[in-house]
Amino acid sequence: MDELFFSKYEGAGNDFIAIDQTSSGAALSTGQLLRMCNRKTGIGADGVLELRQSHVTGCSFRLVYYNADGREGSLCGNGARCSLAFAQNLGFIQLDSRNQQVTFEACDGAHKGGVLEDGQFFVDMRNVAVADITHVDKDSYFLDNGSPHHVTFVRDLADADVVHKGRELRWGTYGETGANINFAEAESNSRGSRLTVRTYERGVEDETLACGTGACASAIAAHVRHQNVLSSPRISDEEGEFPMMKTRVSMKGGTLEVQFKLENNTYTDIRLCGPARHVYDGKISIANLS
Ligand SMILES: N[C@H](CCC[C@H](N)C(=O)O)C(=O)O
Repeated sequence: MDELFFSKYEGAGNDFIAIDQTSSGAALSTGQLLRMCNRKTGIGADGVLELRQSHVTGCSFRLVYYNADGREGSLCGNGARCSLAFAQNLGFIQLDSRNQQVTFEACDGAHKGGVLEDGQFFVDMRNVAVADITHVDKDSYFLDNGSPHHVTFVRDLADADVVHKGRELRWGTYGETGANINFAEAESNSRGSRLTVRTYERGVEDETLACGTGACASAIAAHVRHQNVLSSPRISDEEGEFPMMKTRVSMKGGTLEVQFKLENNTYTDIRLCGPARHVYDGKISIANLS
């Protein structure tokens, strides 16, 4: 294989190289993936989305995600949303008014995802038990929603030194395994609250313009913090009805929406919605990557 066809996608500024592995048969090395993601000598991206055939019954495709360092990453929320747009363009799935969602496979199991009436793509996340959320310090929380996320609440987010502080926490607190480090600022007014979040991504080892699982983790951490969830458990009463929460998360590259419920001390029905855009198609010479 000398040449590799790829597509470029972005979701709120989180950008990806998408490869149809079913037709290319590509088995790219860590070095080749890293060089493809380099913004000066390659194509440039935060990560690579590889679409493969799934062997799980009911799953339309399998998404394998690599970070910009060329290593396989954990769940990428924006990448998952973009993989749906890619799968739709390839004809792997048909999302239309009759069929608005599909099931696909990612590193943490099967996920539902689809397209909304306004053209935004959504992906559903696995549940997060309150008992699995750690209160790291006064202003910080840790949770794993398919990817490991540290969320620190700050004031004056615009002035935060996300790269240096993020790198320090990622390596200093979380070591070799690491975590994604989110800095969040909550703004409340009479119409509700919204979050602004900036994320240092593990595997990119830099701030990215948006992070989907980071937006979900931050929305949940904000709820935990403002509703005192860790000290006052929520158990269903006879009625058993829990409201659906919606949080708008502004990131540098765009706005994402996170929906969830808190039901019997578990965050359920977590849905990440936002734009997923096809930017261009291209062909890269593999020989020059090695
Ligand atoms: N940008 C991604 C997060 C990727 C997680 C990755 N950085 C890792 O820790 O392996 C998202 O939209 O959720």
